[in-house]
Amino acid sequence: MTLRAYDVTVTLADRPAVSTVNVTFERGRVSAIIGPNGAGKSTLLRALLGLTPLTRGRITLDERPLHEMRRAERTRRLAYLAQDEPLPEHVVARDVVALGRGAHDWLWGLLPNPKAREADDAAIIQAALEKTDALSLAERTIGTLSGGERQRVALARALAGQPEYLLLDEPTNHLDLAYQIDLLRYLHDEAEEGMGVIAVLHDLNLAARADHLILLHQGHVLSSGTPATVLTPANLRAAYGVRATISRHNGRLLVVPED
Ligand SMILES: Nc1ncnc2c1ncn2[C@@H]1O[C@H](COP(=O)(O)OP(=O)(O)OP(=O)(O)O)[C@@H](O)[C@H]1O
Repeated sequence: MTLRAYDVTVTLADRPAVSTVNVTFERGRVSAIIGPNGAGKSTLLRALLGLTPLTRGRITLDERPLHEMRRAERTRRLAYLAQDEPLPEHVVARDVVALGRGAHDWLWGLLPNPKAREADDAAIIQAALEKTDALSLAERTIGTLSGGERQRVALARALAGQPEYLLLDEPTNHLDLAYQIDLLRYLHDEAEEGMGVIAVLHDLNLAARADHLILLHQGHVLSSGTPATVLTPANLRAAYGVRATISRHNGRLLVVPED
């Protein structure tokens, strides 16, 4: 049960955005991809989804090359929450979340799936809205929601698809402090139920709550492993050019940049 990048290089505009990356993402674990601006985080995430052609290497899902899978299978198994995910403005939140069931309700994106049941869908949609604390928003149109509220609806839509992996690009954008913490807690709950979670995160103190970190620098993996292995002063200096002290507070790692 793994999503794996073998020796992956992605070249954009003649420059390697991601270079010879080897990394394994297990299900049942929250992984965070961190690194400075332009390090290749979003590019790696999109490559893992099969959205960006590889210059070299391959991506496999349970040892099957991603490029051999139909698009419908990929999108059912791997959900993507992009930065500022576009949502239809005039549609109510519940119907937007229902769109997340699309891959289950249609076969190859073309034919109605005879196994799909409306009652099951309704319960799954309801659960996704509850988990993301978006139930009170369910009957409101997207155009009336704040940035953080939209983000929660977008997350509920991704969850409604019951993917094996959830890949999120800076999901805490727009979220207030309480929801950022809630999001991480919630992603851990999903991982405990067997989902693989991969999130691009900028906030290192939030990333410290992940199970597994991948620190990218100039397209390369500078360090990977547990937060305690990756979040070291030497690694942060090398990646961000910043001196930082790492301490523990209530058992959690705390990264404080020095002036
Ligand atoms: N469409 C594109 N065409 C050309 N170069 C690109 C393109 N998209 C990204 N790049 C370049 O690839 C590199 C990696 O970009 P990427 O968006 O993956 O970085 P990132 O780590 O996600 O950055 P950020 O933290 O700023 O979002 C950067 O140098 C960027 O300028």
